[in-house]
Amino acid sequence: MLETDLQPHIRLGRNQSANYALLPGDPGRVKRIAAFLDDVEELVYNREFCSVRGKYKGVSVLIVSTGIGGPSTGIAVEELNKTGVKTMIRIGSCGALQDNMKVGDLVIAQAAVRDEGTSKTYIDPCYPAVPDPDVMFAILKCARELNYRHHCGIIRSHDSFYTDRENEIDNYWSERGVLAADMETAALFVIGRLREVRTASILNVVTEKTAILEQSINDYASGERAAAMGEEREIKLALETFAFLSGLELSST
Ligand SMILES: O=P(O)(O)O[C@H]1O[C@H](CO)[C@@H](O)[C@H]1O
Ligand SMILES: O=c1cc[nH]c(=O)[nH]1
Repeated sequence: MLETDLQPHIRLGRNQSANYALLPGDPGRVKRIAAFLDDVEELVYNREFCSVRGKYKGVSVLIVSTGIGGPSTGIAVEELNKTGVKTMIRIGSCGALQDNMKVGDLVIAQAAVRDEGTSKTYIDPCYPAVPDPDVMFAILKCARELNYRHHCGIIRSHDSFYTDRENEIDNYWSERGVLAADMETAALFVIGRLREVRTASILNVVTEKTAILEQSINDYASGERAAAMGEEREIKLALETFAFLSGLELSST
């Protein structure tokens, strides 16, 4: 491979790519996802972008961590698109904004409130942050078949964690029916749409609405059971979705 084929941040070229990619935020999640795959190849670990490739039910899948927030997610989406990835599903964690949501529940994002900066550098804030409908409906179908507890609706992507207004902001969006908060989905959806990449986002609830945020995220990082189960479920759900979509594509050719 020519050096110039390499993308500057993810450090991958076309010959290391795949049609489908899973995008966790945390590089530490990459190995845990790889445990679900066959023929695993460890590719590169540069900055926050840790990448592995493997096969799920015969379908080649790339896993690349995006790091925290919109800027590094935008870089990952742009560079992965240049290597030839055409479908990307985020496998993230989130904070619940509704009382009926428990740690380990899954959230399938139907749209994202663009309360972050990255997507605004691309296009007017009126432009919607939405997933690809075929990928989102495939995720919903697989979630029902797997009998995983899940919620589908609007989420909010944000840029801050520790401002003095976090509770007030969360309450504002909660009262308007927003399900959960993360930091990457809006950038993924907007940039994906603009670049004609199919995207979707599955989030694992790691903190309940009334919980203490720092404590819950510490519990998740320490491997707390319900949050770890939610993570395993979101991985399995995304991989089953890729297998389903790949089957559809093969049958239509
Ligand atoms: O677990 P990941 O995928 O990183 O997602 C969530 O966790 C981080 C904050 O703890 C943010 O990146 C947020 O979006
Ligand atoms: O409350 C939370 C928890 C995880 N990730 C977020 O972005 N917010």
